[in-house]
Amino acid sequence: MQSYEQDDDDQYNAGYDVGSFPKDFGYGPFDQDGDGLPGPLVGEQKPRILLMGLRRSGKSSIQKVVFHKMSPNETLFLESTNKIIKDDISNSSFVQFQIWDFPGQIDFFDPTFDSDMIFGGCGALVFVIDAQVVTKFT
Ligand SMILES: Nc1nc2c(ncn2[C@@H]2O[C@H](COP(=O)(O)OP(=O)(O)OP(=O)(O)O)[C@@H](O)[C@H]2O)c(=O)[nH]1
Repeated sequence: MQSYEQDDDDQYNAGYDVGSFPKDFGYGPFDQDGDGLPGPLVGEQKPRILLMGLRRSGKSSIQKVVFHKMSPNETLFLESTNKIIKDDISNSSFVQFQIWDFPGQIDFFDPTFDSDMIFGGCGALVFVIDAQVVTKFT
């Protein structure tokens, strides 16, 4: 069985600035990339749930398993998120919201971090912690 404790730093793209928050992380206005599906809430802001946490803490895994029926074993092969992934959940006309899956290495104190944009329309924030990696929080 593959170990979850390996150092994943080498999986990031060369030239990637850890701690920076460039605009191409993708935190522009709603549905700027047309990822929203047509529905009753078109033209309105859908409730937004933010998935945040340290690198490799399991944010994308949670999203894939809970909302896309991915097998937990398959999450072993998920690559690190390097920009905000916006996912429209439209299970019915009544259950519609967006999940924003953040890269784990965001520097919230970076001057380019647009907190108004990120948190302004936030309905809930889920901060994911890998309970097996306690040393990162000490
Ligand atoms: N031990 C353990 N490993 C998990 C769990 N959930 C996910 N993983 C593994 O942890 C690794 C990282 O998972 P991701 O979901 O990509 O983590 P992430 O927080 O989205 O990572 P970044 O995109 O780098 O911020 C994957 O290999 C997963 O298989 C869990 O509950 N326990």
